[in-house]
Amino acid sequence: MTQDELKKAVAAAAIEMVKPAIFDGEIIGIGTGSTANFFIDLLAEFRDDIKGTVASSEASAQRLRSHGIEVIELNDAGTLGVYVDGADESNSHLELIKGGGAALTREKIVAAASKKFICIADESKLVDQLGAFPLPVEVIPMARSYVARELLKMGGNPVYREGVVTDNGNIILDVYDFMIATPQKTEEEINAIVGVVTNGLFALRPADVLLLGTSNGVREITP
Ligand SMILES: O=C(CO)[C@H](O)[C@H](O)COP(=O)(O)O
Repeated sequence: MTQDELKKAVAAAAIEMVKPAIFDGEIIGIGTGSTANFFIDLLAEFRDDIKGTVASSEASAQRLRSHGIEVIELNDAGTLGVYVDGADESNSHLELIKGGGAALTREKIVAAASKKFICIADESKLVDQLGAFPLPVEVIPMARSYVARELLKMGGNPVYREGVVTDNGNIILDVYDFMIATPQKTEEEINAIVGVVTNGLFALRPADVLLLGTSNGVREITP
């Protein structure tokens, strides 16, 4: 199977998992990226049944609306029933690296506001240790050089993601050469640097279930 076929298979499995929430009238949180896009496209079948969605990026909001699916503001939504999103890496505890699409801050907010976080990914994303994928850090623009120096002191190699401005008007530093042995501690330490909005580690609020697309079918992994 191709990587796209694996992504589509996990998106279909996630649809089955969120159906009860849809028919219970819960608001559904929607992630960002190519795997989330497959999920959005399949969700279109339920456009008349869904009470509302909250999107983690402008791109996902646009795609949802293009299918006629209602998008509402998180501030008007209360607690969400379920959040479905992809990841750049996951370990077996379902601690994640996210933010390859620069949407990490809104993704983290929507995940935090959701009762259940279903992560959907192809098998290439499951790793023993997080960090081969460069860790995205969203930074207030004027703090870019200061935050980069602090990340260097922590042992990483931060690289400015040229030409990218987040939906919140900030920039991204991608931290290379940074294998992460203690994800919760690292998440807290980076977030404590003044000027950092948030980093792409989802360890303090990991996923609740990982639907992993493999050539032998979709595996459901819980921590
Ligand atoms: O965190 C993300 C966007 O900020 C995505 O979930 C992550 O980059 C995975 O993307 P894809 O499904 O395209 O592999």
